[in-house]
Amino acid sequence: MDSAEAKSMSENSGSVVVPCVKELAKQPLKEVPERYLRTDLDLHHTFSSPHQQIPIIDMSKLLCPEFHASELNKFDFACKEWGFFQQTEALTELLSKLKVSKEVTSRVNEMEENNDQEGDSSKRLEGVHVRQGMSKGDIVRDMELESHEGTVSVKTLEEARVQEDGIINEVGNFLGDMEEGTREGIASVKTLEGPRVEEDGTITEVGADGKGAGEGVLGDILNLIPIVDDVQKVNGKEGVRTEIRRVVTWKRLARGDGIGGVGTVIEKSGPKRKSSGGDGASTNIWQDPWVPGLGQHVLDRFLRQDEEVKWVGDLINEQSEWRWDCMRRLFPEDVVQRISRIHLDTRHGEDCWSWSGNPKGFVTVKLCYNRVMEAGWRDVELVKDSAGWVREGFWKRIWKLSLMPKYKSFIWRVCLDILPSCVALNERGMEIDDMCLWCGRERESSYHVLVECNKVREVWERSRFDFGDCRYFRSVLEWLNVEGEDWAQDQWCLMIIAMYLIWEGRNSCRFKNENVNFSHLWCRAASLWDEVGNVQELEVECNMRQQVVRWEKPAAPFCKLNTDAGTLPNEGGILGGVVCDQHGVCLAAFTEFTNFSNDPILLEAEAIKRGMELALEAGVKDLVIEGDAQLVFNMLTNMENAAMSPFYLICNCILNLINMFSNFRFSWVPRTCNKLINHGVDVSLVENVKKGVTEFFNLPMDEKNKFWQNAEDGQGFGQQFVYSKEQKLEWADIKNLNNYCVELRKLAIKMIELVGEALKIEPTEMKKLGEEGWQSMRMNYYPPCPQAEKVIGLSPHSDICMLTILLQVNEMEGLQINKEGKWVPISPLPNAFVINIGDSLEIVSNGIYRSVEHRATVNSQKERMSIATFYSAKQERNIGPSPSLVTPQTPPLFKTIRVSEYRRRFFSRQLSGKSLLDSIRIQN
Ligand SMILES: O=C(O)CCC(=O)C(=O)O
Ligand SMILES: [Fe+2]
Repeated sequence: MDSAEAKSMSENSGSVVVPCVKELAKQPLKEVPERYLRTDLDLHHTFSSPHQQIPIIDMSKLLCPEFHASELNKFDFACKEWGFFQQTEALTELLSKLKVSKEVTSRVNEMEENNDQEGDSSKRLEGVHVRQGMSKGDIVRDMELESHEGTVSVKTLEEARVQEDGIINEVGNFLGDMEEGTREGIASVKTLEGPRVEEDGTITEVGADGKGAGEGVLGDILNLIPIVDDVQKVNGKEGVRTEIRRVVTWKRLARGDGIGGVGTVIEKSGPKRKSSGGDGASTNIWQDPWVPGLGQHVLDRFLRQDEEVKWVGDLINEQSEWRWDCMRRLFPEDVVQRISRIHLDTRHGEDCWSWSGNPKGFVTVKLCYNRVMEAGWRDVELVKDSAGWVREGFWKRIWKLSLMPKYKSFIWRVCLDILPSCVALNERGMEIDDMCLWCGRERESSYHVLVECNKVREVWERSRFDFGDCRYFRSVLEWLNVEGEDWAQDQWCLMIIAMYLIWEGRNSCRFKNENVNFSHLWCRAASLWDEVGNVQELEVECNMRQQVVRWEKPAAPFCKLNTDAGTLPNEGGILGGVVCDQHGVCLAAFTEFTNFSNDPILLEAEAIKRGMELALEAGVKDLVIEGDAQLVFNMLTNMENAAMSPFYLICNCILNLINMFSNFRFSWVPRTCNKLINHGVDVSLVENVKKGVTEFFNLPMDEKNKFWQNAEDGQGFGQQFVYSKEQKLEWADIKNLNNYCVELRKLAIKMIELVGEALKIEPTEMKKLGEEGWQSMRMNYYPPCPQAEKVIGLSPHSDICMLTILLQVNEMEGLQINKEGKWVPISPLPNAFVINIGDSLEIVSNGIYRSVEHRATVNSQKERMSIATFYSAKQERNIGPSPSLVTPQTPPLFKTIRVSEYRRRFFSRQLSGKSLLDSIRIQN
């Protein structure tokens, strides 16, 4: 009998102690012991809900006056409808408080220390170091990370070239982007084709007509970011200049002539910087801009040019001091003074390049951008007089929206009224018929075609937003300025996407004679916006986990169906699907043309239906469908409320087909997943927390035994809720902790107060309830199980506390919540907590908020871990419906009960859904 089993024979705190599941899982099991098989539960039909349905609350919005009201609404809805939500925010700080082992603590500290070092300018690199073979994007990131005793040198010419081109490309790219809008937006700017490179290597601007560009605004902007053009100086070799490949592009133009402009972007730092202390051996006294504040002009300031003294190193003696005699011979006193301010270090390193545009010497695209913006845009009048007045912060707001740049630049053009609408083209001298194609009654200005036209109004009417009355405005800019003031971020984004689609529709109507489906347009916009959100979430998620998003084989016994559909330009579409087994072997596949519809949503549903039929034909019994067809997934989970339509009919067929499989799952994935492939960053804090938890559960049994549950309070390692030798067991180990986390307590108290605010409960009542509450924690460890589909990690239950703050530690799915009788898996989001409403809050809210019934499933291949922090009301008090919510119309739904008594009852029975709460419900 091993020690775990020996423990199982004794009883403590009412619960029979059971074997450690992790130890069990270590044995080569084909089948798990009978006691773990759960035929009593339906583990086979789950509905994965598209991300956008699962409520996500942003704590920072809740705390920000501007967004508080709208976020509180969402919060209220989530508590009522779901009894649960995920809460996002940059929770790194909180997570770090959840350190579960010394190892984790020291690692976290190590990381924090490193961060501090990066912030410390004295230790920060002065120069720019670029590795060979780096791509443009890398440069900006890596430059800030590499450091070599405070000095980083550019080693070779090749590297130097990568360096400058990299930087210039970044700046140039952004200028290239800017050009598009500018060309139309700023009348006074001539279109610049590119610079002319003269024989001697200097660059002259060239206008589109081949003549000089003159004083165009853009020309001025470009002149503000000159960059030293002479790579010769990097290592002092001659003749390098001719080796530089000259590409006549905007990027080159961005370089300007480089010397003596408003700010020299790259300077040879030589020995001039305090902590860099180069040896001066490769800095040319007469050619390099090495004297602070003088740049290139040191050349004009000598008293005598001494051919013998060429390198700055020649001005430094053996003791690393300036050779004052020599300096005074060459330079006037003020220059000598300037040079004397350069700190010399006895630890000589090589000279390096740094950027004078930034006090710390490094270059980022953002800094270059700001430099350009600062100086260049100040005097530019972007908005034509006629376009109207612009609220402060208006443009910033647009550029800060979390939307793809194409949407932002589109709305920018719309606001400047530079979209080539018929009215605009007429104004520019093109004589065309400018009647609106859709209504035929008004002239087609961009405002008319995007906002005001009767046809387009249908789109706006379908939105769930109040857009105000658009009739009284003259331009989109005016409309956005007046009405947009009250819109939340998602309204802005959705609306811009919708306008973008309208404009696309207008173009295909005008140029390809295609009809626009106005009634679907809003739906398409909403689904694009959801995708933006999903992709962002996923991006963060992948960053956090160094995860590569790719197709995964289904876990046994499932086969996986992936389908897709596309519309054809004129009519009909193409459907396709593949069914693969657990080894990734393709069992069946199809592609077919169909004339059945041209509607992408119908086609997607049809593809799923066809795929399911095919899977049945191929003899598949257990099927998981993976796809991005959000609307289909929504419909399938919400058929009761849906109206009869062709779409409804296909979904109904799909539901019938589901019954023909033994096991069936939907798994929804965002469409743009593949964008994120190979996206990885450093090991994150969550990884460390995970490590700590894993380490604990990986301890040898003898060690874990030291933490075995103690009889008084059930603290420690083991299982709970087991009261008889016959009772079915869960496939999990747990460890209860007395750990206490101040931050989580604060979070819980804040949330309880918010519940009070949303329900309009007397504020002091909730404050008291929160502040006298207490906290406990549980770590759950679910080992992989060879028969994962037949066991349960944690049986269905609701938590008895007020709130549970749950961290899904690793990337494994497993948590499922019961939503109207259907089990919905909750994918872990990085840096997010899952918040469950517990029974106590259901009682206090008199049933307005619902505690969420949830369970945890396990996986056949991988372990899963979670940490739950329960926040409960004080043991010694009674809990019952809040007096503020009990009225003659809304009598109390629950009996009042002592918290300790409710808890005692919870821990002296098996977990079984919400039956404990039901037992104190008042039957009417
Ligand atoms: O592991 C999970 O995701 C759920 C844990 C849980 O519900 C609990 O510990 O009460
Ligand atoms: Fe729970």
